[in-house]
Amino acid sequence: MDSNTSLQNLHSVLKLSKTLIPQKFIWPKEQNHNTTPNQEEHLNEPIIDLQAFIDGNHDSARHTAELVRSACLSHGLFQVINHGVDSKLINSMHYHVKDFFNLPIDEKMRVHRLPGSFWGYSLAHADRFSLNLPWKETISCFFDENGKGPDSDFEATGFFKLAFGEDFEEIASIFQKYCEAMKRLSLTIMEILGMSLGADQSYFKEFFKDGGSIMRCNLYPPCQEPGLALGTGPHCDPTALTILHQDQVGGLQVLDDGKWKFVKPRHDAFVVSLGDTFVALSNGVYKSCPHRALVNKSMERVSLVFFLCPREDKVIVPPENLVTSERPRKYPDFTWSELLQFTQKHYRVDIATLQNFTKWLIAHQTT
Ligand SMILES: C=C1C[C@]23C[C@H]1CC[C@H]2[C@]1(C)CCC[C@@](C)(C(=O)O)[C@H]1[C@@H]3C(=O)O
Ligand SMILES: O=C(O)CCC(=O)C(=O)O
Ligand SMILES: [Fe+2]
Repeated sequence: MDSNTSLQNLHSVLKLSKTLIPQKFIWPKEQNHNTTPNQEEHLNEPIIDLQAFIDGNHDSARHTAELVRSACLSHGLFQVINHGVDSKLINSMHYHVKDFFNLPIDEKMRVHRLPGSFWGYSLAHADRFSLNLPWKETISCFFDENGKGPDSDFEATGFFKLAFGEDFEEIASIFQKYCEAMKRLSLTIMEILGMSLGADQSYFKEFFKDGGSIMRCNLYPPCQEPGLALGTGPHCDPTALTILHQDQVGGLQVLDDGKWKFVKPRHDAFVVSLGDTFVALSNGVYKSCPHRALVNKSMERVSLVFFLCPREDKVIVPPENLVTSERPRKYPDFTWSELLQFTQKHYRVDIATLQNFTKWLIAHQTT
């Protein structure tokens, strides 16, 4: 069977979901995702109203920072409302992303992620992994306001031009606007994180200002065996900050107190979570959020995920107030580029990525 035929088969497995699922989509039992509705637990994360902070109200800003601090000390996730992002823009993103995933497989393959590259369309990551395949299709684009992308084909404009030919302009411009809004929102959240850690309020905002980011859209088709498969396996994002918008279907879970708990979808909210790069930047004060996505039998689910990253060559150094004699540096110096390479060439991202990256870095450091 040539590789195109096997991808077409895989596409039919995901899209038609009539057959029993192939073995490579079955995750180990200990992942324990076979929950029944009455076993479902929800996370009690803070829902943070950003209006007062955006308006510059200082007393409310302190309160906002305290809520953020308590979430980041325990499981690393909160939701934000009154975030200033136009709901029409969010709806358009969902609409156009579904439009893309509804294209025939041959058309999606025009923007297929190439071996060794991070950008493009991916079907269950079947070209990267052979076991524990995620029950999803994804598109990943690069976003950099300064226009210094790694490969211009995989910034929104290039990507959708290849995918949609003449009709690319509308979707490319919506993607661009959405990423700009996400970058603005993430820098606002960086100010709150700075305040919450007692650092200079602009330290983290400045740190990320010139970084590129990853825009990832996930489509989880319905699955005949939702208790055996996973949409996205358990992991902490290796990036710094994640801003996720999920549709009403639900499926995102966080590991809290040893239990997997659902994050309730709210159309008016963004789910914000911390990733490993921010943990290193906070010198281990804050936690990365361990999470995963379940699939279900009858409904397709879409999530829009913006990953904030530092500039690739920037060394991850915590602000001075977070390094003391009682709390010495917890992680060695590294750049985002090194961590990204580790996740693409040496290690499949999971819940222990940062710990294993640190060991790997120390073992490979040349003195
Ligand atoms: C740097 C990244 C690697 C992944 C995409 C971004 C941020 C999160 C990572 C990921 C989503 C975590 C779960 C496993 C993964 C393979 C996936 O299911 O897509 C991860 C991404 C990746 O390596 O492509
Ligand atoms: O789709 C979701 O809810 C989670 C996706 C996710 O964790 C990711 O893309 O990193
Ligand atoms: Fe994630």
